[in-house]
Amino acid sequence: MNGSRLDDFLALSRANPWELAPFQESLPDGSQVQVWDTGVICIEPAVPGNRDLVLSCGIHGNETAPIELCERLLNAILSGRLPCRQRLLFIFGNLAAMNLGVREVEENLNRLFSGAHARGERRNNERERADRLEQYVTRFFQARDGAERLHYDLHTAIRPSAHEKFAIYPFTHGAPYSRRQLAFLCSSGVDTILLAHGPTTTFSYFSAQSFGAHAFTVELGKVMPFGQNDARRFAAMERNLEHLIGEPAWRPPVLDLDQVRVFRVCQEIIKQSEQFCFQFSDSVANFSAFSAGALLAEDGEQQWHVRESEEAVVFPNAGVAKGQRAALMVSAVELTADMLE
Ligand SMILES: O=C(O)CCC(=O)N[C@@H](CCC(=O)O)C(=O)O
Ligand SMILES: [Zn+2]
Repeated sequence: MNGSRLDDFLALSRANPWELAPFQESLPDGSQVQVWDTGVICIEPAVPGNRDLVLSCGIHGNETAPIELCERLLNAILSGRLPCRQRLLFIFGNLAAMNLGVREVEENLNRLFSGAHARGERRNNERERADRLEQYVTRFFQARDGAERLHYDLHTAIRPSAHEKFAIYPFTHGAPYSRRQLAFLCSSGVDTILLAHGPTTTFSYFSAQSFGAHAFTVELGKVMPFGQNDARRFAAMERNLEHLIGEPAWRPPVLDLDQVRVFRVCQEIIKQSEQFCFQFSDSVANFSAFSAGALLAEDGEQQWHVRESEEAVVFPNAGVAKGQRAALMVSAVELTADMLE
């Protein structure tokens, strides 16, 4: 698309971090490429397959590997190297934070969905962005009924992890877990699944809860600056996304339950005050295990201990805002056939 405004959509978006007027172009195969806003681009094939796919990245601005991955996929589609056979919405989430190389500018975008952006008096650009992203996802999924709705919200984690790639399966309100989605994740190199224990204000929960989408927060590795990610570490996910986008009849290999490691959230540690501190070192990796009774964190009078025989810590971060999740404690569970559909 030489000479088009789509030649470098990410650069165009980063140059207009909070707003970009919509425009539209066509691809030689008849697909319509619609820019809905900065970082938001929808591709509608002339004859779409039966999947409506949202791929989001950069909801946290410094999580660059997923941004680079989505940019490669988008460019492959725009250049004609990858045929787009499904309706597809790419979202590059927090462009201002990307420009600054930080997770968030004023507030964590991934705590502002499912209407949280409108709660309380506070107003800022991230709240406005969450509001608009909800509207775009709504527009995308509500454009038709009957298609399989998918949303992979791609992230990388602040800390190293004992299990490098893992996905958070948003709370399903008791509905069974999707065997095919677990197969997709597992064959994409994401072999560890964390089952959420309740509703949240994350992007993936929004799509799952509001539209019945198969939606996941997918952690693909550790946060690195732009240009320092090793694309080979994400090759399995990239290849499977190419299959999903380009081959309407493609299905992931059948799931072998023995290949999946599953945890459930057993405690959520919420920071109450600036006195909050963990009782373990800053270098502790995600999924590090602690034994029953171990003291995990303190906040003034309040203490958190391991309650089960063994619990592992995920996303410990004492630097979050007051009232926010400072860590999840998880314990291993066995996924049995009756929990799956
Ligand atoms: O490494 C960390 O501490 C955070 C990585 C990250 O951004 N994780 C997501 C998980 C969202 C979910 O629970 O579905 C987040 O904290 O927003
Ligand atoms: Zn993130």
